[in-house]
Amino acid sequence: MDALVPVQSAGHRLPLRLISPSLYRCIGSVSIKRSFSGFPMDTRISSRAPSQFTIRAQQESLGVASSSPSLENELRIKEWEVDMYQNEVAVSQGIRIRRKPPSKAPLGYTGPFDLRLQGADSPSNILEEITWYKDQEVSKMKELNSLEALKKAVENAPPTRDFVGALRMAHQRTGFPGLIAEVKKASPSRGILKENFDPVEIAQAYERGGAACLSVLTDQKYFKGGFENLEAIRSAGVKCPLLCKEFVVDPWQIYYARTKGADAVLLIAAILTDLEITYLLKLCKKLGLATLVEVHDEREMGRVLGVEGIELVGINNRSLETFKVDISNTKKLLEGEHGRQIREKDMIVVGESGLFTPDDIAYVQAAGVKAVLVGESIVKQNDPEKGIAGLFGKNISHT
Ligand SMILES: O=C(O)c1ccccc1NCC(=O)[C@H](O)[C@H](O)COP(=O)(O)O
Repeated sequence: MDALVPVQSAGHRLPLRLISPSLYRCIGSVSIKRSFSGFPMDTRISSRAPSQFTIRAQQESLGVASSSPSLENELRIKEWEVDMYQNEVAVSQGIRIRRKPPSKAPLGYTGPFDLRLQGADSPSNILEEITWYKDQEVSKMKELNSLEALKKAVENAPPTRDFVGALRMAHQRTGFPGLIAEVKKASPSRGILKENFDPVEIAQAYERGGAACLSVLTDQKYFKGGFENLEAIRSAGVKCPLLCKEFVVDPWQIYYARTKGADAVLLIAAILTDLEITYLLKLCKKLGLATLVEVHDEREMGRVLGVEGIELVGINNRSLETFKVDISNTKKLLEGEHGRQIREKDMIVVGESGLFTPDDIAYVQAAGVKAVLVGESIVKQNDPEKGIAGLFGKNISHT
């Protein structure tokens, strides 16, 4: 019989981990039962034959043992092992982005990971760099905004708006793909896109121009965005549903986005395992948020088609590893079996990045998209409202 022992006591926390049941078995003594929050209040250690670690954790939870350096080290080892196993799951799913910089095994670790190569300890591309930074940033933000406080705020938050419905309606109304217009000041590939950047003014212009929804960059370091932009646009009375364009690596971010006025969030398949996507989708549904699950290649498309409940799939034409933009990526990923499954499931496909002209829009529409996500080509215009008409070759506003 498994012994279940809470591990979150005396300040010790196993960070949130989303790992598969087979991984639980494989790791031997760690199993993680997620509460509604997705956080480790319910994290439990189970052990067939309780180890020193579980015994101490049990003692500690009962208040019969104070935290000792060796207990702390054992926890560190467990945490490190979970990271290592999580990496292995990601690699087995073809995910090349490592979620954290490789780290040496804690002192005293003896086990199968000892001999494995961990790779370079500097990020191998921009997406990996952003992901590593995000992990640290989120840890700090969590200290300022507890999950408990966020949950309370979510209870009192106004209802979300129907992101997917708005895209379907725009598609029916205009005959063009529904537009998700991006409020973005800068990007790693293009640098500053707009010097005098007023997010609310841009959002209002997009809405007048006929955008169905807006995408708001909330990443500060790499895109010069912020959650304050999301909040400001929402408070200014813009009616278009809002996508929180973030690099989500932790469920805490979903709660945070919800409290800041998001109606939808982005999940990037290149950095999340299948189980993480499944879990985050469920969490979003619970909080009334839509999800845009983004893929870049055939493998990622195959993975997300295996996940239940996805309504919106984004195909990014920009390689987030090399920055190369090629809109034929959308066409390629919608051909053959994947395209057939998408039509069968009635999913909305969003063509993302590198769309500048009416020909580009016609090209991705012919490939099968019912929505497009556009940033650079419209945000750079002096008048983003006119920019939308230029992009479609026609005025698509409601009037
Ligand atoms: O745009 C980048 O440089 C970038 C780098 C690393 C990760 C993500 C990145 N961009 C996010 C996007 O995918 C775009 O903002 C979005 O699809 C709009 O693209 P565009 O119309 O080309 O501005």
